[in-house]
Amino acid sequence: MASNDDDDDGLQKRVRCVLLVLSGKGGVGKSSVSAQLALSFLSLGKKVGLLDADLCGPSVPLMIGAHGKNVQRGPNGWLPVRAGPSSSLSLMSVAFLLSNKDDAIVWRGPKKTALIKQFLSDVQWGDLDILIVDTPPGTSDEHLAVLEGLRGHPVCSALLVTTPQAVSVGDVRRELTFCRKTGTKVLGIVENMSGFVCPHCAECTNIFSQGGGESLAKECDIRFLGRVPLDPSLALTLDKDRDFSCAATEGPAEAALHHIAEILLQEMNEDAKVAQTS
Ligand SMILES: Nc1ncnc2c1ncn2[C@@H]1O[C@H](COP(=O)(O)OP(=O)(O)OP(=O)(O)O)[C@@H](O)[C@H]1O
Ligand code: SF4
Repeated sequence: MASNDDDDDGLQKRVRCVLLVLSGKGGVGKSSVSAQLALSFLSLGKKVGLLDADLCGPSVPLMIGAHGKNVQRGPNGWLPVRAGPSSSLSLMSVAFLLSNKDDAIVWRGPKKTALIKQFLSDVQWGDLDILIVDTPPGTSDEHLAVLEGLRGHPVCSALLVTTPQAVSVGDVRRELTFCRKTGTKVLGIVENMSGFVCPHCAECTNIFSQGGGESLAKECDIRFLGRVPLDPSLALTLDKDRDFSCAATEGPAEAALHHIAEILLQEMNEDAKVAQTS
């Protein structure tokens, strides 16, 4: 495999901050949060990359309107697929390597590990302010491969996503232990699908218990970044191949995630400044 002309430390030098998106359980909206945060960072004027490291369930391309695209090879490695508004997002996913997009990935750990490392070493990410990595649920070989591929990156932090009903101290503690053992800073926890926003009157009804994410954050001594409501307009937008050519109104879930993106950006900027001076 051709190596990247950015040298082995290309990512360390050319990507200012890395944000890992983690969750203890599947289906809590980790990919949705990753995709929406990427779009919010872009709208805040940042250069953004998004790596879909969920090899067995690559859902990000559909959410970003890049379903069916194939990756191109440049002289020095893979070129990320350009997606999102004005093709401003650099995106990489195993889905872009499959000839049949419905193929199932049934690979053992070493093959998955090798591909993840390749995504970090052989993709020409270029200069980025933020690389978001959407990881599979739990803590697996893929997570270790991501961290090995990013080893020594000065600003690599994580965000935990949970839902009110999936809130389990055990799950989140496992994620936190993983982050602590690997020296990954945790920026905070997001409670997704927190209350249902009525599409008729915009009233928010708490279907499940509320506040679990916040009390969990307190208990685990991490920052609570906010609640994102269960918003049918977001689900409709994410679950079809998204079209950025028509103007869309921002729903309540998108607005909540945009606010979270602003907080994260501030945190990562501060960490990047500290890393520069140390
Ligand atoms: N705030 C929300 N409001 C409405 N629908 C949402 C919201 N967040 C996520 N969804 C929907 O929930 C479903 C699961 O979301 P998503 O694929 O992001 O979860 P995930 O945690 O990445 O799952 P997995 O880890 O199993 O791949 C999707 O259909 C998505 O559109
Ligand atoms: S919240 Fe109000 S408008 Fe919405 S479905 Fe319920 S009763 Fe109807």
